[in-house]
Amino acid sequence: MTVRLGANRYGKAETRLVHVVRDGPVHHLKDVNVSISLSGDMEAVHLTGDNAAVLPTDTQKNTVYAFARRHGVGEIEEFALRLAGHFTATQPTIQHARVEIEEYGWNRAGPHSFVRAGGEVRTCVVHHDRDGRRTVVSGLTDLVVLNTTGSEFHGYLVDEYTTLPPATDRVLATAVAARWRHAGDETPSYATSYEEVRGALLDAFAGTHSLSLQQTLYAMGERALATSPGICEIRLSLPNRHHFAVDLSPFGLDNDNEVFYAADRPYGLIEGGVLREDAPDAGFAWE
Ligand SMILES: O=c1[nH]c(=O)c2[nH]c(=O)[nH]c2[nH]1
Repeated sequence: MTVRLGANRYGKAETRLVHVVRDGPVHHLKDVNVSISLSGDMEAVHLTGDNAAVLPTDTQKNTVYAFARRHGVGEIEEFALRLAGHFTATQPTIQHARVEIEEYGWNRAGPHSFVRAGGEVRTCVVHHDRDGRRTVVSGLTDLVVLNTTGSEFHGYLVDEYTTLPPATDRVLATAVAARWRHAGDETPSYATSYEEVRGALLDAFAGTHSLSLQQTLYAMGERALATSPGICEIRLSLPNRHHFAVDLSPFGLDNDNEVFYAADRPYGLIEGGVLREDAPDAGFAWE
């Protein structure tokens, strides 16, 4: 049987790049997902394992980060063209580059605070038993927020397995999942309390100088209870979406908290509740 190599391409898929442009105290954010596919003289690598024509996918990922540092991101079409042109211009074995970029929108919530555009889900769980007892828990999930500064984490326990460096200025990002329990027998305006709680959560996230996500969680819960008198308890689940500064020194570039690798897992998961001292018994509300 005679066979031959068919169409092929290879590259680094879904390089997640978050680029912060610091314009004095006002910061600008670009959040993109870059997928590169290169093709060209790839007979040898497939047929004999000779890698001489192969630009490693790891290099392709590094190029994305280095280009962000060197040229900025700008319009995603321009960034993609710059990357694709680079690979075909500099590597004779690469005849074709396909670069696909997704951009995730962020709306401004403060000079250095952003709310991910869209994606947020409003939720509720109600119980109503035969005796007429009712509980209402409202909530939201996937409210993705990020602070480009105003977050520290240090002073934690250290043992023989601790490698985390103390941070005095880090990116703090999370996808807020919150549920809150309505108190009292009167039917509130759920629309109003939703807007109140959502606004309070965002204000507290943006406005708290954070020494830990735990501290931010408490501040968010406290603000929600202070802002929306009809609720008596709030439970928050905050995944810590870690952003690690990329080491660009191999490319002769510095990185003063500008180019980050947005890790998706593993992530810290910070969960907790805040409730009024006089909150009535929850009964089956959380079941
Ligand atoms: O805000 C944080 N809380 C933690 O408990 C923790 N643990 C960790 O590694 N990083 C962080 N950040």
